[in-house]
Amino acid sequence: MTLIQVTDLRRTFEVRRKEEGSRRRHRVEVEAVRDLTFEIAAGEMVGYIGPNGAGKSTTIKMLTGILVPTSGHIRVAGVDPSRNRTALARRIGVVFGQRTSLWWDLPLRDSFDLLQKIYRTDPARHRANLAEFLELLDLGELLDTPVRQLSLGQRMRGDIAAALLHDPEILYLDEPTIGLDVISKGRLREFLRSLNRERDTTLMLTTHDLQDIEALCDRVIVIDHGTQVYDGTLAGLHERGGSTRTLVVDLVDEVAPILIAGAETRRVEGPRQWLSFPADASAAPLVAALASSYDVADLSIQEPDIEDVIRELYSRPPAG
Ligand SMILES: Nc1ncnc2c1ncn2[C@@H]1O[C@H](COP(=O)(O)OP(=O)(O)OP(=O)(O)O)[C@@H](O)[C@H]1O
Repeated sequence: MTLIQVTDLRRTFEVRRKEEGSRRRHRVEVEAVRDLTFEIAAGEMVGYIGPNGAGKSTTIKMLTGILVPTSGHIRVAGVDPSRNRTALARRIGVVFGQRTSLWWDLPLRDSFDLLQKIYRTDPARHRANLAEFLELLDLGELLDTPVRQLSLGQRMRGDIAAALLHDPEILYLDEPTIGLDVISKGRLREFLRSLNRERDTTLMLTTHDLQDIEALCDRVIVIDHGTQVYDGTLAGLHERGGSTRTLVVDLVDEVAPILIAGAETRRVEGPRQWLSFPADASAAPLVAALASSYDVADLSIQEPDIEDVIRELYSRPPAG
C-alpha cells in the first residue's frame, strides 16, 4: 500500500541577491525542489540523502504540511499535507536532530502529558505507549529531569518518544544520530529497527551518516540540486558510484607499500598505510590476509561519506 506519493513536486523561493560590482540587490528564484516524483509504501524504511542545500529539508517540510508546494502533488496517508495539516499531524511523527520539540524548562514527564492533550490521544493508549517507550528508550529515570538538563543522547531519546506517543504511521527523522557517541547511535538504530518490525511504522530518514542508512534502510533516494538522482539500494548506490572504504593499517615497522589482493595501497606515511577497497566488499578477508603476511599493530576502517559517494555518482556515466 502506497503511503507517501509525490508527483512532479516543485518548490521555489525568491531571494534577494547582490548584483556583482554593485550594491543593488535583485530578486532571484531558487529552485529548492524540482520535478520530484517518488512513492513510499507502508512499512518501508527509506534514507533520503543528498549534499548540503540539496532540498531535503524543503521536501520534508512539504511532506509534513509546513511548506506549500509551488506546484505538483503530495499525498501522505491519503491526505494533502498543506491543506489538511491538522488531520495529518495525528498520523505522522517528526524528529529534528538539531532541534527539540520538548518544552525546555519542563520535566520530560510534563512534555509527554502535554502531548497527550494536544493530540487528544486516548489516555489508556497514551499510558501503554509511554510505558513501552520509557522501557525501550531507557527514559524511566529521567522523567523528572528538565529537558535542558538532559544530555544530547537522552534528549534525542525523549524527542523520539514524544514523536511516537500518538501512534503515528510515519516517522520522519532529520539527522537523528548527529552528535551522538557510537553506543548511543547503535541503541537508537536498534530501537528504530524494532519500531519498524513490531509496529510496521514507515520511516523516512535524512542523514549524513552512511552507517545510519546501512543499519536501517533497504532503500535510498538521493537528491541533488532539488532533483532525484538515484532511487535504489545502498549496495546499488555504492556500485554505481564505485565508492570505496579505507583500511588504515598501523604496522610494527616501516615497510614497502602493502600488496594484497582486493585492495589498493593509496598512501604510506611511516608505519601507517591507507588501503582502499570496494565499499560493498567485506573487510574480513583483507584483514586476515594482512595479518598473515605483515606485523600489524592496529587497524581501523574509514567509511566513505555521503558527499564522496554522490561525487563519485556524477563522475561516472549512468549505468544501464
Ligand atoms: N526559506 C527559504 N528561503 C530561501 N531559500 C531557501 C529557504 N529554504 C531553503 N532555501 C534554499 O533551498 C535550497 C534547498 O535547501 P534545503 O534546506 O531544503 O536543503 P537540505 O538538503 O536540507 O540541506 P542541509 O543538508 O544543509 O540541511 C538551498 O539552496 C536553500 O538555500
